[in-house]
Amino acid sequence: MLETRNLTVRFGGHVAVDHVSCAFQPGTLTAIVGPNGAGKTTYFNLISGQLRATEGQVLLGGHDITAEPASTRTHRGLGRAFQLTQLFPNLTVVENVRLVVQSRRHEGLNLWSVWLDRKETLARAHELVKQVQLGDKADAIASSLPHGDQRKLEVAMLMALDPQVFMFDEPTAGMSVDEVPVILDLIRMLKARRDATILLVEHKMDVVRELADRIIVLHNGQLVADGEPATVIASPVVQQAYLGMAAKEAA
Ligand SMILES: Nc1ncnc2c1ncn2[C@@H]1O[C@H](COP(=O)(O)OP(=O)(O)OP(=O)(O)O)[C@@H](O)[C@H]1O
Repeated sequence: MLETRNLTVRFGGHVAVDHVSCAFQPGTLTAIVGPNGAGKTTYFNLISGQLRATEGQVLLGGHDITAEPASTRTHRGLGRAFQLTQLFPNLTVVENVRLVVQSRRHEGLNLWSVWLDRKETLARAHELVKQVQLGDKADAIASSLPHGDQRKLEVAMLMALDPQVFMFDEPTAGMSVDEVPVILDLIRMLKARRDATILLVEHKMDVVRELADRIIVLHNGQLVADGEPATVIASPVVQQAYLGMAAKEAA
């Protein structure tokens, strides 16, 4: 289980995340919503270790990971979708995924096992590339992919990490309407397949409504609502803080 306790970060006098206490259960997809500047990405950064908390704790499986760097957290099973900047732009799609599979397996120094492992990791990488529907682009150079395909590649790399916790920060941002369903299908597949904890920051309320088991709402860095989607969406605090505006946009 992933948990934050009184998690807080201040930038000068500004409290971007303000004493957020929340536990995320395996087998649950939690959507994190809130207006622009509410602190959603900052909360993600504190959980994944890109940012250090001013106060409070992050716990994963009972371990206090607050002081650990992002790489250690990843090793413990906290997987955040890769950002475009983390791709190797000059490598092919399948090579990018293979590198993640390989890093996850901690290759030994025995050359024979390394060779065998290379074959296996390559096969696994191809499997993942097919799952995200990039099979026909496996040998394309990552930087040459259109934006939507790069996002699919990010998801394949996240799946290659095989984490306990999947963190998606606006996975459909910048995607064309016909590309969105592919990413949603992948997230649905992750939900159905195993006991994963999934955290999703998403502005599109139709996506949130469809995928989320639970919604938490951040506003001015504070957790202002938490519960089942229908209840949270209907709550006055949410309507006022955010969703009224989003609903108008969606209409
Ligand atoms: N490194 C930083 N230094 C100073 N202020 C920051 C820093 N990172 C975030 N902030 C501020 O913290 C607040 C929360 O920002 P954050 O990006 O987390 O919001 P968000 O809810 O993800 O917004 P959006 O939906 O627009 O992405 C904002 O006021 C932002 O300007």
